[in-house]
Amino acid sequence: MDRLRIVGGQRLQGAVTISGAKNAALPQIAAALLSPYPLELTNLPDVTDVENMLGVVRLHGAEITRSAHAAIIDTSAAISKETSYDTVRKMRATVLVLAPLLARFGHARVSLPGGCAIGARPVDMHVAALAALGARVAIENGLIVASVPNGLTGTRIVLPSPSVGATETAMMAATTAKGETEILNAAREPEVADLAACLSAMGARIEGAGTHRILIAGDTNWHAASHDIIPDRIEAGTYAIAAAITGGQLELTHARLEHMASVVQLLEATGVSVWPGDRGLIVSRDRPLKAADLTTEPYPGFPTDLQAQFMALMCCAQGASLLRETIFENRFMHVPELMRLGANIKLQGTMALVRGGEKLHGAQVMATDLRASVSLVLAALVSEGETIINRVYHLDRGYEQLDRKLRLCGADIERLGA
Ligand SMILES: CC(=O)N[C@H]1[C@@H](OP(=O)(O)OP(=O)(O)OC[C@H]2O[C@@H](n3ccc(=O)[nH]c3=O)[C@H](O)[C@@H]2O)O[C@H](CO)[C@@H](O)[C@@H]1O
Ligand SMILES: C=C(OP(=O)(O)O)C(=O)O
Repeated sequence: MDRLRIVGGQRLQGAVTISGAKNAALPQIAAALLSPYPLELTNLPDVTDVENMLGVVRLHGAEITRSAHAAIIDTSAAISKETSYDTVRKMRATVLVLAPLLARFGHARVSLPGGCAIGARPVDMHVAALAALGARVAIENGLIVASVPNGLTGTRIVLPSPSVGATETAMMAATTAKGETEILNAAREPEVADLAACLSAMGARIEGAGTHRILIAGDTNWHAASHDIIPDRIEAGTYAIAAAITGGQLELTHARLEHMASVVQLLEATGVSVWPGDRGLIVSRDRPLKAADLTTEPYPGFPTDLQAQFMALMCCAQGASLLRETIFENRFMHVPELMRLGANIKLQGTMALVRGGEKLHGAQVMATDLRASVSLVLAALVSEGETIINRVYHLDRGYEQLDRKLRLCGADIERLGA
């Protein structure tokens, strides 16, 4: 199993190309199953989650023509078959094939994703949304079994909370329903709006994506389509923090300020400068870091997917900061690992109190999930001496060529074989 070796102390300088958004790509690959016509996706990030999701649609009969950062997905010969636990276990987002399979074929069987590292992550809102559209949905022997012999019917769906995945499930299913569907309390994440843009390119008629109220016309006339995936705001935020933590300056090519307002606002509160450049965003720090508090929230609030990275940053700030995680109940697994590097953090329930300013020093640490792992990379960049990060496959799920991108900006980082 690959490991990363990082020797801290280099200020990062240069440009980083931000890849396409993993969390936008995954539902769009699933959405290809809705229509019998080919869907071309461009700006597709080269990460293992994307490969796994392409594998899932291939399992359902899709033909995929792959080129660098693009894929044409032809599902004209697709079938609905069971999506096994073995497939879902690798990546929870595979549950996103449930709605397209049900909508296109009238039946679907997808293994229940298990509780994972960052929380229990139930799928009750996905199930309720499909039931509201007229599907019979049951949980049988660890499978979500859904059927709707006479097709889905448009309706009003009120989500109990703005779940990203449940909004995407409801939106995809509603495109094939008879009549209009209204989703209230919808998630407003840019990835939801990008799925709507992709579905619209495929022929769907959707209004309001990116707001709390989405209207989907139903009865879509599908056609062949091409869609360019938005840049990854979480990858961009991660490199912004890399510039900040090392006291360097990075140009984040393709990063979009309009997707990152809460992140930029918080970084500025810590003394980091962020400004738009010709090709994206420029992030720089030449002053001591100030402590700042953070609460994770649904978009446009501060994303949970950047909480671990921000915690690494606060380990290097002057003063104490309070970080509150409100989205996932178990998203502090990076804390004991950051403490192995010398961080001073106290955990109480959903709060972490970080007392910054302790000198960090290299150690052996364990990656536990995608964002926890990258927070260890960030801390290692400023730790004295050598840090070895084990279980790097977590990083490969969502960061394209992380070690290479960092090395090109001056980091002392190498990938070690097993
Ligand atoms: C592939 C993808 O896009 N993943 C992102 C997506 O995950 P995902 O779509 O799984 O996240 P959700 O927005 O659905 O989850 C938010 C909260 O709702 C809960 N919940 C969700 C569905 C449900 O049926 N019942 C329920 O209780 C979850 O356990 C969690 O506590 O949004 C999260 C929140 O921004 C991000 O951290 C993930 O990176
Ligand atoms: C939690 C994440 O992904 P997923 O929802 O696919 O587990 C993430 O991208 O940080």
